[in-house]
Amino acid sequence: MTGLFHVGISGARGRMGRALSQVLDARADVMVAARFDRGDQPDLSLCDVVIDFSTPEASAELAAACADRGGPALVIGSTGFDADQEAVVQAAAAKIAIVRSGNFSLGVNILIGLVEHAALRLPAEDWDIEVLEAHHRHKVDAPSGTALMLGEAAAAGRGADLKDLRAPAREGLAERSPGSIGFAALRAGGIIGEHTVLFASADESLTLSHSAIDRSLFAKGAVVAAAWVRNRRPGLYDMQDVLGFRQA
Ligand SMILES: NC(=O)C1=CN([C@@H]2O[C@H](COP(=O)(O)OP(=O)(O)OC[C@H]3O[C@@H](n4cnc5c(N)ncnc54)[C@H](OP(=O)(O)O)[C@@H]3O)[C@@H](O)[C@H]2O)C=CC1
Ligand SMILES: O=C(O)C1=N[C@H](C(=O)O)C[C@H](O)C1
Repeated sequence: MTGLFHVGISGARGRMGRALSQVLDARADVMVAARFDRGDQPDLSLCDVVIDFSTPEASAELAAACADRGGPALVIGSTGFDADQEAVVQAAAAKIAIVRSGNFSLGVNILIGLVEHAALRLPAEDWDIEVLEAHHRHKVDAPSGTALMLGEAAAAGRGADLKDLRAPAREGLAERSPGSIGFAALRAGGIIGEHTVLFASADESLTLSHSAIDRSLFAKGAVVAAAWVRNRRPGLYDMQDVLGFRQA
């Protein structure tokens, strides 16, 4: 679908909200209809889509509010959801269209497919899998949303759910549990987002990595998702759907 559409920005004063404003202001086909932050009462009726990079708590509240009034559609980029917040978003998606992704970059969404393929091909009895990520000093959730998506892809390649393979955070004396998927998170300086999936056997290792160079990358991907999701049928979609990587 083409033509002008109206976007609301949730988390507008944050790092991603500001990056998103810059990307949207440069586009002739999108009008920013609302910008809101903690404590604001947004007029959702002005928006065709709201793009939200805030907190999981705020995103769940927003999803419920949009669902109650039957719109607008949502693009959710916040990460670090707990099970209750996940359930609220799932329930909202029965009434409105929502794209939710821990990473809107094309490269990461291709990496997800590569990781699943490698995990399928590399026998679990020989090959360990570890997910490493590094982010800026202000990031509060760990592992990152992207690291979890990569872990899910690795688990899917092994025909399992991540919850059954995820190793607990390591500390103290304990050998690696066979077949588990481990996570390591670094927080330092202004790092935008680094993700590596390490596959290692006793004889060799394979690393698949992605580096984000500019935060606007995520904003641009979220706008692609916004253009895709407006006027979609209710449902919970992700970037694999937006990019056409998942066939119905
Ligand atoms: N999916 C992706 O591709 C990406 C996801 N992210 C995720 O996006 C989220 C935001 O990241 P970032 O911009 O760096 O974080 P920031 O902390 O810089 O920004 C978050 C913003 O959300 C605001 N906020 C808090 N509560 C509400 C509310 N109820 N309604 C509206 N806004 C609210 C905050 O306001 P206040 O400061 O007043 O609390 C702040 O302005 C994080 O979860 C991060 O992991 C980040 C980059 C890419
Ligand atoms: O908080 C961030 O900055 C980022 N968060 C996302 C995540 O949790 O994976 C995406 C990106 O890596 C930047």
